[in-house]
Amino acid sequence: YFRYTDDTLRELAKKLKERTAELKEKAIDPYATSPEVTPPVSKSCVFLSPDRRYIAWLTVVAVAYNYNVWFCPARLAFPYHNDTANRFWIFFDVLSDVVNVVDIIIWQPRLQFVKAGDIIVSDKIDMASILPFDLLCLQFGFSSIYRLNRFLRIESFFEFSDRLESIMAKAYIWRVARTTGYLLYMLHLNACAYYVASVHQGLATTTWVYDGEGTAYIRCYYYAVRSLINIGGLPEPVTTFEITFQMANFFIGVFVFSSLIGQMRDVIGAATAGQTYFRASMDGCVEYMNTYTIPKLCQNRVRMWYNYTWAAQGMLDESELLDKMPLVMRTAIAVDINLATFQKIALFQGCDQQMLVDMLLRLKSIIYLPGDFVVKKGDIGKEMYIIKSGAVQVVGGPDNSIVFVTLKAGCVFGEISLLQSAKDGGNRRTANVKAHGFANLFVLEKKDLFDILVHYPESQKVLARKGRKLTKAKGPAGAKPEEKPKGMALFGQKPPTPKLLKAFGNFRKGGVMDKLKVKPLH
Ligand SMILES: Nc1nc2c(ncn2[C@@H]2O[C@@H]3COP(=O)(O)O[C@H]3[C@H]2O)c(=O)[nH]1
Repeated sequence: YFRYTDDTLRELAKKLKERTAELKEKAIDPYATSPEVTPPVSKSCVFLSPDRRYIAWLTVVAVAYNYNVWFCPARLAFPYHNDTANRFWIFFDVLSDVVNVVDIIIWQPRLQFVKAGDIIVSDKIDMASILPFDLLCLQFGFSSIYRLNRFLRIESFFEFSDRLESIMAKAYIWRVARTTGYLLYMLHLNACAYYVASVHQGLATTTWVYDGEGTAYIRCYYYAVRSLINIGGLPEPVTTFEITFQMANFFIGVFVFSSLIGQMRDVIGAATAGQTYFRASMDGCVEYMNTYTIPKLCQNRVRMWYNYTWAAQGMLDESELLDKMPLVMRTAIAVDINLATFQKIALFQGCDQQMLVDMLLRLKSIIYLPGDFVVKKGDIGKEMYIIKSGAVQVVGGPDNSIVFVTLKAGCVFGEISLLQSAKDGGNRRTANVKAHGFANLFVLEKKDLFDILVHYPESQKVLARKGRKLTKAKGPAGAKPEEKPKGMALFGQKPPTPKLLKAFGNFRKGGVMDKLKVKPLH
């Protein structure tokens, strides 16, 4: 640090000033002078949007790839080449080559153009995979050995697999199928190797080798299955070659095959992880309730909550999942699901759009069972609610049997006590609100609301004004005021009876809530 004297620093500062001025003059952003360098991206890292046409094409490429990887070894090992069959082999070979050439020459460069920004490094391996070594057949006879370079296009298969997974609603189905495919392929290669080994030893020369009876492929595949899965009951290998081969098979069976089977278990385990988690939490909770001998009625409600929540949203806590996502993704999801509903809420009309988005991000989803009290009159209001689905009822009367109003999806409640200041004692709930059937609600905490409002003074004013209005009117706080017939105020669909009016006064004209504050309704 001390190598720089004050003079040097002053000199540097001067130079920097001059340079900035110079760039300003030329209208160049001093931070954008370095040339933009895009790091090379490996093909497997590039994620393109799931264009279904491209995925359809990739399916064709994957079929062509599988044709090569399954049939080339089989044709090499088994005596499948003869004058009649060769015509078909040549036809399918050429067909698969055409697919590959079209993919490499036409599709891949087109993708570079379509997805500007996503660099697809032109792959030398792709080119090597379509080199026509097959022409050597003309000189050395027809054999699939000259097609082994087609195996190099394994990336195309993985790309197909990844993209398919990305568009599937139940990706684990494909994962299980793919892992099963790997298992079958291992067995396939093993069957080929066994046949080659048997031919090398001489068919039917020992008890271990394939005896040439029946369909060669099926017999060899059967051997591979018993050998790799270590089922046992195999004929004893006789010669050193046979013992070595058999031993290698056992090792492959134990290390490779069993890890693939383990992978399959993981895939299935991951697919049912949510269900397992749900069961474990519910069982844990039931055990806890039993330990503390919680009354059966309460236990049943807890169970009902678990079952309903699981059935309704397929998870117990959505926020657990969303928390792991970057903010931009969470915002996109929240906006997509709920912004339209929010924009319709009367209370928020006239508020900043960005404020609504900020609010969406703080919402927590919660489910109430039929008859559950969401808010109790007189409690301190710490959160407000937006109904996602289901309905709630504002109730009163001696046994809460009088329904003042039923609020449905898209309505807001619990905002009155939030929008009043505590100093006038106004932060108390002004009514009882009860879930009518199952109610899925969004909860917005007071603290979160106020944290957000700090950044939106205009919206704060709008809400404060509405809050004052609500407090004055003491009327219903639904999303759409027209939901309540005019003149009926709090008393819902039916006009209030004189008895009720006497009991509660006229809500709209004010006064009654003040009375209620001192003298509880029920
Ligand atoms: N006081 C009152 N509250 C209502 C009415 N309709 C719906 N509500 C809601 O019931 C909520 C009870 O808690 P809050 O006082 O916080 O906010 C209240 C309103 O959002 C009504 O007619 N009167």
